[in-house]
Order: sequence, then structure tokens, then C-alpha cells
Amino acid sequence: MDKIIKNVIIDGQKSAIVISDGKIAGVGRAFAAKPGSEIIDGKGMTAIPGLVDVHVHFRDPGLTEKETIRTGSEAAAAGGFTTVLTMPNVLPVIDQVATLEKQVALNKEKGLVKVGQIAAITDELTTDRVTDIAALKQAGAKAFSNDGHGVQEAKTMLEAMKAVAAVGGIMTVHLEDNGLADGGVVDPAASERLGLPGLTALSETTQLARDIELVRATGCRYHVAHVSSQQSVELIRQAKKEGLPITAEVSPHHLFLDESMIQGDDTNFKMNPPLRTKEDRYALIAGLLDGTIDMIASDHAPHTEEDKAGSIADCAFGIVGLETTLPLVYERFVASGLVDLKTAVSWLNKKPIEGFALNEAGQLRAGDAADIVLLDVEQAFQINPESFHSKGKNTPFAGEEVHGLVMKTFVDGQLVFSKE
Ligand SMILES: NC(=O)N[C@@H](CC(=O)O)C(=O)O
Ligand SMILES: [Zn+2]
Ligand SMILES: [Zn+2]
Repeated sequence: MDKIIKNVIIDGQKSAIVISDGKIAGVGRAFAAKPGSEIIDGKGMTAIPGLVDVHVHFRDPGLTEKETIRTGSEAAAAGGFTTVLTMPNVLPVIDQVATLEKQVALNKEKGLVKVGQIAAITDELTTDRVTDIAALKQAGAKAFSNDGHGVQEAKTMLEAMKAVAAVGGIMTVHLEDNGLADGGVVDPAASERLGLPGLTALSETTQLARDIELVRATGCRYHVAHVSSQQSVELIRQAKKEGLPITAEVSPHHLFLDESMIQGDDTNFKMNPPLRTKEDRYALIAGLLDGTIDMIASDHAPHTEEDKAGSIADCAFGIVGLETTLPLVYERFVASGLVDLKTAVSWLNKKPIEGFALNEAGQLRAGDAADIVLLDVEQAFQINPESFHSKGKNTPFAGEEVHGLVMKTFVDGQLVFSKE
């Protein structure tokens, strides 16, 4: 049965969207409904393509008290995301073909949205044994990452990049030199004030500088996960100028928060990489605006209340993001007048789709998958962790007043989330 979504605003114009067989048959001013079509009145709502998040953690299997594929993908749908890529730091780690095959099947069975799987670069994420990249790619790995851990040995990274390049894959990299990180938990600028050990940005930038040399040597398609510092933005800018195949993502928290905003020992402000200085934050925003940083990714990292209890010194790193990213980006960038909605959406749809070759995700064009989000951009609301679909309630944005309320989310033309 066809569906028509009528009376929605797209790029400032009142429009209609026709959905047939899960695909977008047309987007335009008006369509006559075929007899028997389901008509959805989108009056007062803005339509955008379903968002794509290339960096989330669903904790399933092994850590399902934090999140499951089901709750994580419900959070995605409620947050306007219709395609996500999940990191391999579950238990067991996704580092073997058999484990990956099982995971791909589980993601499909349990996922309410399109859940693509990222496989590990090395066995167990921490060894120097590179995984069977070619076989994992063949079995459906969307990318390769040791997220949560940096790859310590240059030799390991070189070998992995050669393997990824050979099969036309993509690597999405958590940069962290363990020696320099030295057990730190906050940016050194906040260390004395908070009485907590510092985690220097050199831990990120030195590995990035190393990896850029390895990209130059191998031609590997390389993506920087959660870039946090001004120096990293500069390194990426130079590498791109040279034409190296590098892209980068930034998280909403690194765009909208910095270390000066950490008021006391609040564990909702603990994430890896840590919030850096205001200068770093401004450099990230400038980098996003000039295209040095390609996209926004949430790094949705749910934890139990227990895992986030106590002090920043010893609780788990990470905050949730799937249900806060769109309203925060809408509020801070679009409602504030910094960029138009189309530009903001490109950071959360077009750029990740292009960067990760996610052709199954729709961009709201005729012929694309009918991955669609309807927003109410007029109604102000407060971010309330108690209303999250995610099991994780760990966010520093609770109580924040925002716009950009997700009303309905469609994946392949099927309604997967409806407000009320
Ligand atoms: N970002 C975090 O602080 N934590 C992530 C790991 C990661 O993204 O590095 C997690 O898995 O909890
Ligand atoms: Zn990471
Ligand atoms: Zn992560």
C-alpha cells in the first residue's frame, strides 16, 4: 500500500511525500493520492531525512544491563536516527567472522532501525594481532574500529591499514596513546580545579599525526572518531588539503560543552576524549563550519546508574546521545541562526552516508529508502532523561531547553516511532 505524507514543510516549502514499497516515489508540492493509499497529515511538521549516526554503543551482547539492540534502536528512532553503526566493544568483542555473522543477524532481528556493525581492528581491541579484515569485510563489517582503545603500535596500525585499503574498507579510529593518557580523566586545564588527573590532548594528536603518515603510505580510507582538540582539527585540515582520504566526526558534547562548564565532580561530564578547553571547542565548531570536520556523531555510550556513580576519578567514561543530538544541534545551530536546517541535516545524513558508503540509508530523494523524520520545530521542550527510550540516563544536558521535537520516524516507509 502506498503512503502519502501531506502538508509537511521541506526546505521551507509545503510539500508531500509519496511512499511506495518502502521507497520514496516522489517529493513535491502536491500529489493526488492513489485509491487505497494511507494518508498521513503532516500539518505543522517539518520533514527531514532519517539521520545517520556512525558511532553508537549498544552493549549487546554482554553488557545488556546498559543497553540492548532493542532499547538502543528505540532510542535511535525516538531521536530521529534511522541508521546507526555500532561499535564492536561488546562481549565477546566483534573480532571473528563467526561472531560478526551472529551479530549482523541479531542487529537485523532486534533492530528497530538499520543497525550496521563495525568490526575490531585487532583481536580483543587491545592486542597487536590484526583481525582477518578481508573476511570480516566480506561478512558485512561496515567499518573497522578499536573504539574505546587506541592502537598503540604503529606497526600494527600499518598492517591493519594495508589490509583495510586492500579491500576498500574504512577505518574509524579512537586515538589514544596510553602512555600519554596516563590514566587521566579530564582535560589538564581542569585538572587542578577539580583535583582530578589530566588526560592531555597530545594523547590524541600524536597518534593522529602518526596515522596521517600511515594513511599517506597506504591510501587507507581513514575516519577520525570523536575529534576533541584544536591541534587535531589543524592536522585534519592539512591532511585534507593534501588530498588524503580522511574524514572526521565531532560529538555534540565536544561542540557544546567544554571543561570550564564542569561544575564539581559530576560524572555526567566524564567521557573519552574528555571535554577540552573553550579554544578547542571553538576550533571544532569552526572546523565543522568550514568542512574540515565532515559530520556529527553522538558516541552514544549508555551506562547503568551504578557505573556512573561516585567520582569522575573512577566511574565509567561516556554519555548517551541518541535522544539529545538532534534537538541540541537544532537549538544551538539552526534556531540560533548559525546555519540552515539543510546544512545541519547534511552533518547527520548526507555526509555520514557518503563517508561510510551507507547506500541503504535514504536522503529524502525519489528512489531512496523512505527513511523519514517528522519534526515539530515550534514547540519548546526540556531534555528529560526519564523520558529516554535508552536504558542509559547519563547525560549532562538534562533540563536543557531545546526545539526540534521528533514526532514520527519512518524506516523503509514503516512507522517505527510516534510521539504519543
Ligand atoms: N566515549 C566514551 O567515553 N566511552 C565509550 C568508548 C569510546 O567511545 O571511546 C564507551 O564504550 O563507553
Ligand atoms: Zn572512543
Ligand atoms: Zn565510542
